[in-house]
Amino acid sequence: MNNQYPAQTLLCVEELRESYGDVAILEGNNFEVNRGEFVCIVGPSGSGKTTLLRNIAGLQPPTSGKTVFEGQEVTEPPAKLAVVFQAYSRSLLPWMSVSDNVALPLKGKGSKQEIATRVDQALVSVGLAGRGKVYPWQMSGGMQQRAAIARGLAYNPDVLLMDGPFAAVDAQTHIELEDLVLRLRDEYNTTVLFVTHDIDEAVYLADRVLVLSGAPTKITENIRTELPNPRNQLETKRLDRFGEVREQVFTLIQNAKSHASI
Ligand SMILES: Nc1ncnc2c1ncn2[C@@H]1O[C@H](COP(=O)(O)OP(=O)(O)OP(=O)(O)O)[C@@H](O)[C@H]1O
Repeated sequence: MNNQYPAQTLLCVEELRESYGDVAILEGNNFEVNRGEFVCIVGPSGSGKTTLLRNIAGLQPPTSGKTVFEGQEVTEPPAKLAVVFQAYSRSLLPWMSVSDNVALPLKGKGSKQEIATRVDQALVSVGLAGRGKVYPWQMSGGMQQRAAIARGLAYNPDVLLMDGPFAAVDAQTHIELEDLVLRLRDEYNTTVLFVTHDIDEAVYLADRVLVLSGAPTKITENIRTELPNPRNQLETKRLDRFGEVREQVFTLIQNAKSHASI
């Protein structure tokens, strides 16, 4: 463990840069995520959100800079870090039942009985009790995303990275999944780093919103939402503070877009 980081710092991104060939996508990104925080990174489509998350998760080495997770530099996906991707239909294995998909990361981490119990608990938590025997392709998109979240949570990660996970589902399911993630964050006591292009979603979910802008992309703003918990789709969104933060983030992104197009 590297002691230069405060105890509450779970994840620290330092001068992270990424390029594809000659094209710089991310430049000089620096931020921390503290234990127990829900941090949303919001930025326009194509701004490099997935790239940033892949760098942080150790799925893709950055051109320069680093991520330090629990005091260790990330060079491969850390055991206590889980990722939920937007494309649930590609992340769940279609030839395996939902239970077997959820059990995948638990392989070798307990007896058959212990693993079965944890899988069942995770399925109950996401509202899929009794659905373990079906196959992903027999489920709706929202249910598949619940299964992907169960798989991420089943081994009790210290941090859950989520890549625009609700962008591909209908509006009603989208709302249900937002509230599900907030509840699971408390139930599993997990830190969440969530990237999205949806400003309302970011403000509704987050303790802190980081705004990505520019090309190459950089985090330009760090806004504490200061909204009361628990959140409620109607009451929270009616608060003046919700409107203020929403407007602030919206304006920052619009300004960044207009500068980019000059
Ligand atoms: N493997 C790759 N090789 C070359 N360019 C890539 C690669 N992956 C992504 N890009 C480019 O990098 C930029 C950022 O992509 P990325 O998927 O990280 O953005 P994003 O903000 O997650 O987008 P979206 O919101 O649409 O999912 C895009 O211009 C994309 O075309």
